[in-house]
Amino acid sequence: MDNILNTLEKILEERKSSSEDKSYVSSLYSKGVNSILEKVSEESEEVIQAVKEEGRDEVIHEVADLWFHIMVLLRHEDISIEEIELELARRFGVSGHEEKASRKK
Ligand SMILES: N=c1c2ncn([C@@H]3O[C@H](COP(=O)(O)OP(=O)(O)OP(=O)(O)O)[C@@H](O)[C@H]3O)c2ncn1[C@@H]1O[C@H](COP(=O)(O)O)[C@@H](O)[C@H]1O
Repeated sequence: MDNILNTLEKILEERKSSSEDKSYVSSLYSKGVNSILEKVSEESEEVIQAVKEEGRDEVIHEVADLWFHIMVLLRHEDISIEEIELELARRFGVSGHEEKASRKK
């Protein structure tokens, strides 16, 4: 079964070709990459503020907003979640035991 991020990724891809007037994602795509980047920046600020001044629930809420807008940005740029996962996996490989083992050689 797909996880929630993969399901959301599919919906975000579908929104590229949908003409749903009420779709927030479609309207964001049509405004262009600068508007998406503005939302990412805004949501990042809200995460920082939530950690510094608000409670745990608010942090969860704001991080969900940030992840969502990052997902919209990735779809806009035709970058898949899988590509990010592969990059993280690659780092996990080099920064974990393998790196320590290679240093010993
Ligand atoms: N996960 C989300 C999601 N998270 C946040 N948002 C929207 O992101 C917008 C901006 O969030 P803000 O924190 O700025 O909140 P705000 O102050 O109320 O909004 P603004 O006045 O700043 O626009 C809000 O309108 C939220 O509704 C989302 N909109 C959609 N989704 C998912 O995307 C799918 C497609 O959405 P539509 O394209 O709208 O059908 C949906 O099925 C959902 O699963």
